[in-house]
Amino acid sequence: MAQYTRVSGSVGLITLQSPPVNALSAAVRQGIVDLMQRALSEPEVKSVVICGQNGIFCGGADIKEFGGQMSGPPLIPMIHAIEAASKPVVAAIEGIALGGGLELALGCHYRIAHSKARVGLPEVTLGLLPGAGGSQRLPRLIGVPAALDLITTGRHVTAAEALKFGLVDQITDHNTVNVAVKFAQRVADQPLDARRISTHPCLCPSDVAVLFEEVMQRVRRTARGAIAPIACVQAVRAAATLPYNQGMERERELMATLFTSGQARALQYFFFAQRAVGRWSMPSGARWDTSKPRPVHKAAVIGLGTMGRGITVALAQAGFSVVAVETQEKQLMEAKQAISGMLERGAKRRGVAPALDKINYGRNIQSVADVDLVIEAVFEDMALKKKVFQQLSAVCKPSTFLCSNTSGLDIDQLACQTRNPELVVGMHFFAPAHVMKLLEVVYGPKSSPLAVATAMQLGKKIGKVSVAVGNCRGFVGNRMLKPYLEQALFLLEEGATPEFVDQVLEEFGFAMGVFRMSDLSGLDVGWKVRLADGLAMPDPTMGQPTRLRQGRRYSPLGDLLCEQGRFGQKTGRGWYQYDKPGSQVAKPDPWLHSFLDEYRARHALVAHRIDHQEVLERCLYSMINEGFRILEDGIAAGPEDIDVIYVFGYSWPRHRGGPMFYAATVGLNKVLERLEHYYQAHPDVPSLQPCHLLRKLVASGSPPIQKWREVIKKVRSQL
Ligand SMILES: CCC[C@H](O)CC(=O)SCCNC(=O)CCNC(=O)[C@H](O)C(C)(C)COP(=O)([O-])OP(=O)([O-])OC[C@H]1O[C@@H](n2cnc3c(N)ncnc32)[C@H](O)[C@@H]1OP(=O)([O-])[O-]
Repeated sequence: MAQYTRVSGSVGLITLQSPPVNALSAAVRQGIVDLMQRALSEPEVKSVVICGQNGIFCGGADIKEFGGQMSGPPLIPMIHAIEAASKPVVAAIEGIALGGGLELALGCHYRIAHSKARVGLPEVTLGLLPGAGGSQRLPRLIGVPAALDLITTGRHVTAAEALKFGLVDQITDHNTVNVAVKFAQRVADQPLDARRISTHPCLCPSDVAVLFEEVMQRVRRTARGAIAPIACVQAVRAAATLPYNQGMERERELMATLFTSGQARALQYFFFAQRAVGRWSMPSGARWDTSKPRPVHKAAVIGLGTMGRGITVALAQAGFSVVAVETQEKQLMEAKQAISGMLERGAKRRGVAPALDKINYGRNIQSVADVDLVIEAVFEDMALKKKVFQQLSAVCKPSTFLCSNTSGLDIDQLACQTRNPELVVGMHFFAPAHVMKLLEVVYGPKSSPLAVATAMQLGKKIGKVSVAVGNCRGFVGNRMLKPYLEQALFLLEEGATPEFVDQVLEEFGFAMGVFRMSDLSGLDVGWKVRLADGLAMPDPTMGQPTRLRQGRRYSPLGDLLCEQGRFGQKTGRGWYQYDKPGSQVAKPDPWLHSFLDEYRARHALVAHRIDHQEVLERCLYSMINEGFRILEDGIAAGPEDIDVIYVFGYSWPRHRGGPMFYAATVGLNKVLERLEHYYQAHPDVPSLQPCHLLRKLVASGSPPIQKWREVIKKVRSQL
C-alpha cells in the first residue's frame, strides 16, 4: 500500500505503507505505480518525494513473496518509469533503504538521507543479486570498486559513508521528509537528463580487468561454494563492460539462475529462521510473548580464561557495567591486559572510545554481591562449578540471575546448589565470545520463564543470536557434534585419512573439516571429558575390548594421540603436523599415516576405499539423526533452532540452510534409507539407527520443514 498527499502546494508525497519495514509487496508496488501516474498527471505538482511510513524508507522486495507466484506490477519497469519521469523524484531515506528499497531510491533523481539511516544491497545474503537494476546503477553512480564491495558483501553503510561514496546527495539531522520536500521544490525545474543514473557511463579504474580478477578470486575463496557472490561479480562486470540495456539483460539472466537455485531457498529460509528463534517457547508452555525479562544493569563474569575474557568484552562493549572476577593473581593480571587490548582494538575498528571504564576487576567473589546477573566461566569441571554456584548463592542478592557458560554440563545440578534454582540458566557462548554470534540459552527443569527471557534479552543486547534450548548433555550443538566426530574417527579406522575427510567436508562448505577443527580447538579438551566419563581409559578388570566401550563401538584414536602429547595446533602436532607450536598451517603428517596403518593392523581392520559420498552421508546424516532426536526430546522447539545454532556456532555453510534444512533438501526418505543402510553395516553404532521422529516424518509423507512442528507435537504427545 502507499498513500498520496500533496504538500506545500506543488510536491506530490508518496508514502510507502507496509509495516514493519515497508517491503515492496505487490500492493506497495501497485500503489507506487498508481500514485506516480497521479503525481505526473496533476499539473500543479512540479516534483515528487517518495518516503516510507514510521521512519523507515524500505526494506526491499518482500521476501515472503519469493516462495509463491509473483503478482502485481514488476519492480524493474516500475523503477524505470520513475527514472524516466518528467518531474524530479526525490527519495527521502529514513531508517533503512535496503535491497529493492535502495534500488527504488537509485531510480529516483535525488536521494536525501537522515544521518542515522543505513543503506545497502544485501541481496547476496539471500542468495540473490540486486536484480532490480541495482547491479547496473550502483557502479554507474559510485564506481566499480565501491559497488563491488557493497554488492558482494551485502554490508549496510551509514549515511555518512553513503554521502562519501556519492550514493546520497545530502544528509540531514532534521525531519528528512520536510528537508526532501524543500529540496524537491528547489529542483522542480532543473533538467533531469544528468540525474538518470542508467544513462551515466560506468566509472571504471584503468586496471578494471585486474580488479575483477582479484575480486573474483577472493569471492571464490571465501564463498565456500555459495553461487550468489560470484553472480554478483559477474553482474557488476556486465555493468562495466556492456551498455546499460545489455547489462540489464545479463542481470536478469543471472538473477533467474539464482532465484530458482536451492541456495536462494536455503538462505531465505535461514533469514526467517534467525527471526523465528527469537520467538522461543519452553515445553511448559512459557513463551517469548508472555514472559517479561527483567532489566540488567550490572553483570559479573567469574573466571577470566579465554571464554570469560571474551564474555567480559562483549558485555562492556554493549555498555554494561561488569565486575570481572579471577581468583588467581597471575591470571587476573594477564586477563586485564588481554581484555584491554581486545577493547582497544575493537574500539579502533568501530571508531569509538574503548569501554575500559565499564569493567571493575576483582579477586574476590564477594565483589559481585550487588550485580543483577552473573555469568560463571570457570574451568569445565562440575565439582568446581558447583562450589562457585554455592558461593554465588550465598553472596549475591536473592534476585540475581546465576548463569553458567558450561558447554554441556547439567544445568539442573548447578541450580540445585542455589537458593533460587528458578533463576539459574545456561548461557553457552562460543569462542571467541566477543566475536561469535551464537548464544545457547539453556533452561533446566527449574529455570523460570523470567530467567530465560532475561538471558535471551541480554543476548540480544550484546549482539548475539540467542537460541533457547533444553538441558541435556552437550545441549543442542555439542550433542549433535558427538556422532559427527565419532563417524569421522570410524572412517579413519576403516581406511580414510584426516586430509580426505576434511577435504570432503570443506568442499561441502564447512570453514574447516572436522580434524582441522579438532586441532584448532585442542584435542585435550575432549580427552579430559572422556577421561572424566570413564571412556578414554578402558577398565582392564572389565575386559572391554579397546574398540568397544559401554556396549557400543568406540574409537580410541583421539585418546592415543593425546597420550603422545599431540594436542593439535598448540603442540605443533595433532591430526596434522605444523611448523611450530601455534602455527596454523596444517600439513599432512606421514607419522600419522603410519600410525593409522599400524593401528589397523593391530586391530585386524582391513582398510577399504572410502568415497566422498560415504564421508558426507555418515558424518552428516548421523548428526542430522541426532538433530531429530533432539526435536523428539523437546530439547529444541523446532528445526530452525538447530539450523541457527549450526550456522552461527559450527560453521555449517549458510547457503545450505543448516543441517535440518539440508535433510529436507536431500529428502527425508533418502536420509532414512541411507541411515538404515549404514546401521545395518554398523549395528554397534547406535547413532546410525534412524530415530522415531525421522521415521514418523517419512511416514507422514515428508512434509515441508515449516510443517514439521505439527508432526513433532504429535510424536511428543504420544511419548
Ligand atoms: C526483483 C527483486 C530484486 C531485489 O533486489 C531483491 C530484494 O530486495 S531482496 C530483499 C533485500 N532486503 C533485505 O535483505 C533486508 C532484510 N531485512 C533486514 O535486514 C532486517 O529485517 C532489517 C534491517 C530491515 C530490520 O531489522 P530489525 O529491525 O532487526 O527487524 P527484523 O529483522 O526482526 O525484521 C522485522 C520484521 O520484518 C520482516 N522483514 C524484514 N525485511 C523484510 C523483507 N524484505 N521482506 C519481508 N519481510 C521482511 C522480518 O521477517 C520481521 O518479521 P517478523 O514477523 O516480525 O519476524
